[in-house]
Amino acid sequence: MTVEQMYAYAKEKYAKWSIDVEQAMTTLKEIPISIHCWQGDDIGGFEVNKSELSGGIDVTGNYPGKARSPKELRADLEQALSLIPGHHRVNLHALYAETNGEAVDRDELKPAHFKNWVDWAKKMNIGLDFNPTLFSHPKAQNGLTLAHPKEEIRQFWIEHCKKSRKIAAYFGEELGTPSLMNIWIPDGFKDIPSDRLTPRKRLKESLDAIYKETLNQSHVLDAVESKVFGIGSESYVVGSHEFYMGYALKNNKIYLMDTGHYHPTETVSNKISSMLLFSDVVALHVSRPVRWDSDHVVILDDELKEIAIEIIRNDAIDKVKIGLDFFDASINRIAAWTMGTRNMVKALLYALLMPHDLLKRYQDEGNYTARLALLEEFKTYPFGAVWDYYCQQMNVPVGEAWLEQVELYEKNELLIRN
Ligand SMILES: C[C@H](O)[C@H](O)[C@@H](O)C(=O)CO
Ligand SMILES: [Mn+2]
Repeated sequence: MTVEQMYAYAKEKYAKWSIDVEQAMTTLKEIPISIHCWQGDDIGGFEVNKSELSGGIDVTGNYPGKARSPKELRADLEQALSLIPGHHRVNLHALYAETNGEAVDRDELKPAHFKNWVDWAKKMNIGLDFNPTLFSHPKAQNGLTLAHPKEEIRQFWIEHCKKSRKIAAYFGEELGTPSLMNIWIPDGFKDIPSDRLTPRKRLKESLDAIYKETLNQSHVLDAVESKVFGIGSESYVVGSHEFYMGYALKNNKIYLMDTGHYHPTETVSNKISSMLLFSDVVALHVSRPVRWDSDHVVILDDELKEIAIEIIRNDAIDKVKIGLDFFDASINRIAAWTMGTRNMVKALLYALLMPHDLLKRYQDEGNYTARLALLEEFKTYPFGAVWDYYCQQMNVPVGEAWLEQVELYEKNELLIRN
């Protein structure tokens, strides 16, 4: 059967439940995913005085072909974007600045250092998001930055974050779409702290200083990302869930939830609805923790589908900023981007093809039998046929055909890098 025939069959099956498949695809086209640039070079960046990766995160694997320059990284991103249906965004970190061979420290970064990225984004017609980089730097070596006991160190990082807001505002202004400026810091302790309060007070004061200047929200959106533990901060993380949720809600900032940053039986899908009752916008780093915050490539698992369902059934497409955060150097990096992002889009399509009103009604009526029965039956509805048709319509490879293109790019481009 052809893609069109399979699609026609699927359309009929969904129509039985009054699900408009065409409308689902139209909606899907408008949902941007913020694709993290750092999968392409193992969070290395291109600073002149480059430091080793630090901050309690780790990239394992040594697959050949990692991007060695901004030019290569952009070419790799273009290759991945050509295999992913829809219109997406790219998320940068401060360590991807381009300084023309000059050593520019993080507290001195300027919008001009990201001009090439902006020119490229204009060419690609995509938005850019941004992150200050508070790791992989001599001033972050003991795992403390914005909560550091030394005023001088805190000031350095405060300045870096202020500069980062300006860079994000430049992205927003130039590209006509607000840039999400997300602060994540590694601060914490390996062992049991003797004072939990003071570092948190310091972090709160640092954030107040960073956000003192009001910037245009149509250019920059401020977000803060919590964490439960990292390598070397197993016992205590200053920017914990309660800390940042409290800070964001009180100060009108966006709370960013990374799916790898909670206790193993906690799920972000179960947090979105609560956050949406108290906040206009929430942000996500969709990742895949395996036993720890391992940042595996996102797969189409139950939690991914549940996150997508929460976004769709709560009418929250414009309220949830979806970003990705994984880094795997044991497989082809372009394949990692392609799979992870296609899976996020797939999960959203899956969620768009469900009878949410009916399922909500069953719940209110106490008909839990029908609720469970339908939730289960829809798992084997022919959503794959709609996905294939969507890919075809969006001029990207159908099914596993994208893999051949990645293999070709690997042969012609990646394997000649060393
Ligand atoms: C590189 C990212 O900023 C980083 O992964 C952060 O978002 C995080 O999730 C740290 O665990
Ligand atoms: Mn993250």
